[in-house]
Amino acid sequence: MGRDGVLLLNLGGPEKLEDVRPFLFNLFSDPEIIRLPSPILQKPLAWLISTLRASKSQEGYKQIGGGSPLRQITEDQARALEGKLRERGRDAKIYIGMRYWYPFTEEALDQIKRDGVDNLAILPLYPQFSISTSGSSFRLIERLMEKDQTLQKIDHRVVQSWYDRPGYLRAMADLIATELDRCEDPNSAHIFFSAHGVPVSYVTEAGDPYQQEIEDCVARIIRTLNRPNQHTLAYQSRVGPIEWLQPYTDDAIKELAAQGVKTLVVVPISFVSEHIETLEEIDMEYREVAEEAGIHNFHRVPALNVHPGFIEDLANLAIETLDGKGMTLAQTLHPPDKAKIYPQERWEWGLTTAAEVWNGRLAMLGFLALALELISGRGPLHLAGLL
Ligand SMILES: C=CC1=C(C)c2cc3[nH]c(cc4nc(cc5[nH]c(cc1n2)c(C)c5CCC(=O)O)C(CCC(=O)O)=C4C)c(C)c3C=C
Ligand SMILES: [Fe+2]
Ligand SMILES: [Fe+2]
Repeated sequence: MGRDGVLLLNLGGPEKLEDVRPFLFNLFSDPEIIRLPSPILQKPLAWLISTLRASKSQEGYKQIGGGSPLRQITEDQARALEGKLRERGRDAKIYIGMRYWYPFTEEALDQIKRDGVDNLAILPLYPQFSISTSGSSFRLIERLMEKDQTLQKIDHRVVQSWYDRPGYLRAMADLIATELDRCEDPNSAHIFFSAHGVPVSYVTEAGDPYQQEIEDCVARIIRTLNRPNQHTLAYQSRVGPIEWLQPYTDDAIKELAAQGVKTLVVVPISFVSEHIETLEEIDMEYREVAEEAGIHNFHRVPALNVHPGFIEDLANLAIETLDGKGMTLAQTLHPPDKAKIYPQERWEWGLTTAAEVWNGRLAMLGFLALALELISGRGPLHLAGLL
């Protein structure tokens, strides 16, 4: 008798301040985050950037109580989902596979093997697909499966993205409506969607569908919400000196303030849990930007976390996937007509776009300058107009 399993994929976050540096090391070791011409340079550069960025990053985690809430929230979501599936008569076990911190994806797959799961739904907790998030986790699972015959035998299906599901859109619209109704004049509040950014080169050169999915997602939420409010989409959390998707959230807030907007309702859009970028970046940093620019009514829509409508929708999605809807990892990662999403030999993604500027002459000195730029947001290359 076989067993159903659902593997929830997420990014993971440091639980204590001491975890921050090794967490960052794992993140920057990922070729889907920084892709280098030679894999030999990956770890030294990851070590350099994580060491240089650790104190800035720790400052952020200190502001939200000394660690990321991501593991706790993801565990709550897993429990809620397991309960909802049981209500439907589906006895599936839920596993959590984080990409850069505990519980790691490797641990989840080991447990899946030990439990004898033979039908697996792989479900990223990112509504929209990006090569840097769901894509990175899919590639890791593919590598782990290639090395393991037991894993290869498990029947599996993957959900690539799910931002267009009616239950998710309804839950987002409900949370926004509730926050709008807390404003003094709900109709004049400006709805501000703040998506997590990615470097422009992911979209223009590597063919990441992320930007298009984000734009489509915002349009669908606005249609579902069906209110007269104006809205804006901008991108937050830029890291490093290269160009990321624009407009940047801080610039867009200042621009709206200059146009006379007095009330903002900020909606985090790329992620379903509270994390450092909602609790610190939006609630503290962008609130301050808004205040300074003259926007004194700053509201933030909470993340979905264990919103019942959202969990219900996830349960439906899990059941459909367990019942055979969707593609296998290989079909997802290597579609014949979409080879552009995963160009095997290309390395221009992400921060290494800077390498193009140097015609590929990457040296350790260049890495150091890039790392310094990464922490400071400015530096010699910027001043020389090279970046
Ligand atoms: C440097 C490149 C990065 C890309 C590209 C990127 C994409 C991306 N990230 C998320 C969601 C999260 N990111 C988180 C932490 C985090 N991400 C980066 C860098 C990139 N992210 C760094 C350096 C960090 C560490 C925090 C910091 O120093 O700023 C997290 C975890 C948050 C937590 O609470 O611990 C999430 C979640 C998305 C959705 C995304 C692209 C679509
Ligand atoms: Fe990130
Ligand atoms: Fe980030």
